[in-house]
Amino acid sequence: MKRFKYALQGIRVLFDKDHHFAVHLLFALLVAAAGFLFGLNTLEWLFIIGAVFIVLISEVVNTSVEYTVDLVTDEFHELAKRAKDTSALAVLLASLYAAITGLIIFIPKIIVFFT
Ligand SMILES: Nc1ncnc2c1ncn2[C@@H]1O[C@H](COP(=O)(O)OP(=O)(O)OP(=O)(O)O)[C@@H](O)[C@H]1O
Repeated sequence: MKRFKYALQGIRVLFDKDHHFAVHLLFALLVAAAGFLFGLNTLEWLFIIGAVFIVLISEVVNTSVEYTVDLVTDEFHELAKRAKDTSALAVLLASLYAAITGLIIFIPKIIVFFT
């Protein structure tokens, strides 16, 4: 129960301090709406849900790394830069995976829809 409470506090931090998380959530809702519109099958839903969660989790971890680095130093430090840049790369890779997954699933459906 304690962990659950702390996790909920983490959600509040993400909404208050990290606008990227809200943007990712908004995109997830849009993709879910598109999923219902195009009638995705079970396997397609599993890939979409997986992609959404990978992006959200990477954003949470990235934010956590940023807070940790900022706790350690507020001065320019090469190691702080490496930590933040590699952590940002995790979000970029997750987003790339999500984009590729979305394109593979939705593009054929969009083509069928408009032809
Ligand atoms: N203490 C530091 N030392 C060296 N470089 C830093 C330091 N803090 C930030 N940077 C550099 O600035 C970039 C942006 O850092 P920042 O903390 O603003 O994160 P961000 O990617 O803008 O995330 P957000 O917008 O969520 O705050 C980092 O990726 C890193 O390259």
